[in-house]
Amino acid sequence: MAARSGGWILGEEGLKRPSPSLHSASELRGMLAGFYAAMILHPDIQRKVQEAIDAAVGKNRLPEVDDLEDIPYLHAVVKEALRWQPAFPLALPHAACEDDIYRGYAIPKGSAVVGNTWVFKQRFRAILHDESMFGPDTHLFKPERFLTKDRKELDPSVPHPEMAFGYGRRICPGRFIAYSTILIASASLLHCFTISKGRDNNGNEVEPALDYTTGVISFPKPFECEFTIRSAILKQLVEEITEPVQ
Ligand code: HEM
Repeated sequence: MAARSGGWILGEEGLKRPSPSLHSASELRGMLAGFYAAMILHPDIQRKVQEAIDAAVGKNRLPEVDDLEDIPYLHAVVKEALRWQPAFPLALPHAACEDDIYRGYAIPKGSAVVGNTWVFKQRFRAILHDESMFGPDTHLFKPERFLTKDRKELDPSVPHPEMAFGYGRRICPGRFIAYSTILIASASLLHCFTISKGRDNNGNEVEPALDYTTGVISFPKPFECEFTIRSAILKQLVEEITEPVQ
């Protein structure tokens, strides 16, 4: 729709601006948990990211921010994590600043307008599930959708899933730092560790339930998983900056 709008929260006293500091830590944590769940469920994709990071960084040091620009597969996986299960499935309600008409529906000035970022219904296909933008099987975790056919570069014709960060002039101003943080955190973890399914008391693998919290912010409920250090050298490097690795 054409109406300009601003980010608001719909409360008992009408529309109010949210407190910006409320959300950034929860969403970063939620996005990373979703990323780990995706890696556990797709060990083949995890292995490909590790190979891509190894090729750029080598096996004898930790990744640095400057290394990450040239790892298209890592960017594709992070973008797919943002698209597949965004932390803010309905963003925040905005308010129409002027009367508008959208697909024949009258939207009077002041109406609350909610962007359907992710919530999937057959008739109301969510924006991050839109196959005309992101290609087929949008319910599946497929990082390749962001890459060119030869899988060597990011495909510029596929949009960045920045709708995960809201809309219009009140879009999240922290989105660049959020994206970079997820990128370096994911790269560091996958370079040093392999993440796999947890085990029950009988030693059997436990499938992550992929049960997400409901509410304005959505992230996976706690699930069992195992982190295995990938080499003795990496163990030593990790222990230089943190606690002993078991
Ligand atoms: C994965 C992490 C994050 C996600 C998914 C996210 C998502 C969002 C969304 C959906 C909005 C509402 C935008 C709208 O009204 O349409 C928002 C607003 C905002 N975000 Fe984030 N955010 C993230 C991280 C951060 C970080 C790290 C910061 C600060 C460093 C930040 C600062 C803000 C601020 C200040 C607003 C309010 C902007 C305004 O109303 O003008 N966010 N964010």
